[in-house]
Amino acid sequence: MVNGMPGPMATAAAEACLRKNMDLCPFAITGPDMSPQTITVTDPDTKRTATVNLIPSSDMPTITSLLPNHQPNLIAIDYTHPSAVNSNADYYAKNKIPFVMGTTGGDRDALISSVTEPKPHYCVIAPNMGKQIVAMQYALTTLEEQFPGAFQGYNLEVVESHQKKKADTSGTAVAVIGSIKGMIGEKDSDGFRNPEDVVLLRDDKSSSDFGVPSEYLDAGHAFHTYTLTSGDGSVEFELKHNVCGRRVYADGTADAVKFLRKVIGEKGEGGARVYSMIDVLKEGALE
Ligand SMILES: NC(=O)C1=CN([C@@H]2O[C@H](COP(=O)(O)OP(=O)(O)OC[C@H]3O[C@@H](n4cnc5c(N)ncnc54)[C@H](OP(=O)(O)O)[C@@H]3O)[C@@H](O)[C@H]2O)C=CC1
Ligand SMILES: O=C(O)C1=N[C@H](C(=O)O)C[C@H](O)C1
Repeated sequence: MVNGMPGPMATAAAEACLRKNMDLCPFAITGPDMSPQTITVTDPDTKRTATVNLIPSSDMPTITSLLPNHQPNLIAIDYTHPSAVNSNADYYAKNKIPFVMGTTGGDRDALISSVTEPKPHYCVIAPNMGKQIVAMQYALTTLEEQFPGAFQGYNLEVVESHQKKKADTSGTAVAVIGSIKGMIGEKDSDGFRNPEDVVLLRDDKSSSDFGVPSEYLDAGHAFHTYTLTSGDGSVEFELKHNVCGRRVYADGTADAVKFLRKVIGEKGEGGARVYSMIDVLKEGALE
């Protein structure tokens, strides 16, 4: 059940599910102000298609009434809006729907609480589903664990550019900054853990100057640069990950669904917990 269509990321994830031979649930949740509508999703590679009835989030009783015909095999994918993260996660947990949460923002602590208490729920939650970016995040968490404080005294600057419609600060940047702060040895301080410390580029001129190709200004891009400079300015490190389009996340999302299905089949209720994309990567489940 791919929630958030006809939004671009949910649509890309639905196409990836078709590409990877999964069946789409014939109904899904759309934005609260949308009219109910039927859409056709077509994977451009395989040409597989599926028809999905979109039901606005203001009419959850209708969604709930349709669930019994599709459970227990139903898995939800969520690419909606930061304002919907917590209510949607609560809904999935309450209705026993395992889910992949790609939507960023919302109250992330409350999100984790809602899927761990009163009992653990099957889900994959990650601000970035792109295989190579997940691998980079794993490398950074390893550096942070192995060499905490290796960059002590360094200053961090972060600039990210996304399409103008993006509602929040990059969730990926917030996660990566967490690891870098560990390497600086400031993990527990408030400094630079807040999204407001990130420079956001959300206008065409700034994004173009930052290197975003013109065709991806609105069509979806995620450019990030993290610069670490020693206190005396004599040493500088730069970490950069620039993505055009959404396919890399969509493929990772479909792989995460397959991962959940496999773990549920193997472990049953005993395996229920919050998985990260690093768990999915370590299992070799990212194609
Ligand atoms: N984890 C990852 O790898 C990635 C995560 N993302 C994240 O995915 C999210 C979606 O991105 P994107 O598609 O670009 O965003 P958009 O805002 O363009 O699209 C979101 C869609 O969700 C709909 N929506 C809003 N509220 C609800 C709700 N309560 N239930 C169901 N649908 C709802 C919107 O409808 P309406 O317009 O009517 O409000 C819209 O169609 C963002 O948080 C983004 O950061 C993006 C890329 C990769
Ligand atoms: O909204 C986007 O586009 C993206 N959102 C995710 C985030 O906030 O980290 C991942 C990527 O940056 C694209």
